[in-house]
Amino acid sequence: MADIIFKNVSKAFEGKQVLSNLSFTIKSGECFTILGPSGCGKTVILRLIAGFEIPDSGQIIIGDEIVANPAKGLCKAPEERHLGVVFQDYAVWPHKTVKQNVLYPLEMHNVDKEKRNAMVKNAIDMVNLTGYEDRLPYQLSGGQQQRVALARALVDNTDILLLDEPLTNLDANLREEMRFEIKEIQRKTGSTVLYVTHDQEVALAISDQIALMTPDGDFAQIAGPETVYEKPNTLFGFKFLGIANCLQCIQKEGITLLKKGEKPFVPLDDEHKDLAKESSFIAGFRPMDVRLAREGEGFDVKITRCTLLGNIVDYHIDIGQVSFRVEAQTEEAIRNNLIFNPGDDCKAVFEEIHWFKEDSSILEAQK
Ligand SMILES: Nc1ncnc2c1ncn2[C@@H]1O[C@H](COP(=O)(O)OP(=O)(O)OP(=O)(O)O)[C@@H](O)[C@H]1O
Repeated sequence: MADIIFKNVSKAFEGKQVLSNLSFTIKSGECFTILGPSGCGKTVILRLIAGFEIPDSGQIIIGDEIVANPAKGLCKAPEERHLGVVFQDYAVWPHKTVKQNVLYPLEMHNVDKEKRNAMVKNAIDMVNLTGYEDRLPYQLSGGQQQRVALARALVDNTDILLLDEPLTNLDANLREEMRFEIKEIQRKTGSTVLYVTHDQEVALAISDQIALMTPDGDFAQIAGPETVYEKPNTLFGFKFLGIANCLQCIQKEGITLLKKGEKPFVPLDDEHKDLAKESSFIAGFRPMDVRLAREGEGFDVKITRCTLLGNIVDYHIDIGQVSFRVEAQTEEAIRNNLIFNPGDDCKAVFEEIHWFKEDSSILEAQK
């Protein structure tokens, strides 16, 4: 078992800096996900760990071995790092059967012929493909082909699996199923998993730790999934992790107002009172964090659109001159006589607000 340590690593391509002095540690046995927008450098990190790229500076350590240290001219070849790697396009050999595909790394590494059969059987069993050994890839579904790629990555008894968007080419149902399977394989093998994705749902479902990357190749936050979702430390992170309402606010004479129209809004909490000094700041909330009522406490709002989406009702709502979205549970809303129609006036109670400083560069990058 082995920690992976990325220490002050920098990497540029053709003069364009992709990673600058980046550091993080993946603990042995955990599923560590690098989550971020397209082009932020996720795959470059994975390729550096795998040994397909050489860092410009810094060190990469796997277990107790330094595998890359350009200052000393050291860079171990991928096959010396004993890692299993699965890429997005799963790339199983089309002319080889399941068994032959999984056997391939053992042949490459000259593993003892007597041990090979048992290792292949074990890996195929691990990904639930027993009985499919003699099929060719075209006789398998996308999810099954992806499992062949996983078995091939696992067969050499590797402790570490590097997975780069392995579910992207699968349909929504298969993606969901494979998430559980990857988690299950990790539990069974005790492997350390580095998972690279731009899909926040997959990241939240499978990770022990999520490293959320900004578009410019830095980390916004490294924490457990609950923390990254519930306590985002940047506006970028809040927006990246799900549907996000973001209302611009100002503070005037001790009162928090919506910037557009200057209507009073939920007061800034004590923890964020420093934001009052900013010329404007952001109130962020999820559609589920607003409760609608016919009367009583809350702000006066108007329903502008109502869409029934099965178990959820999706509302578009105006508060003064600005709009936001609310999601209500359909059954609960019907039970409590709280289904509204476009044009209805009602009350909105904001149950959880995340306050953020405005960050124009990040807002710009999100457009
Ligand atoms: N071999 C290369 N030569 C030149 N530029 C590269 C090379 N590899 C990566 N880059 C650049 O590095 C940046 C980060 O690429 P990377 O593939 O890591 O992004 P990513 O976060 O994995 O994106 P995606 O989610 O779209 O796969 C991009 O601007 C990319 O064009």
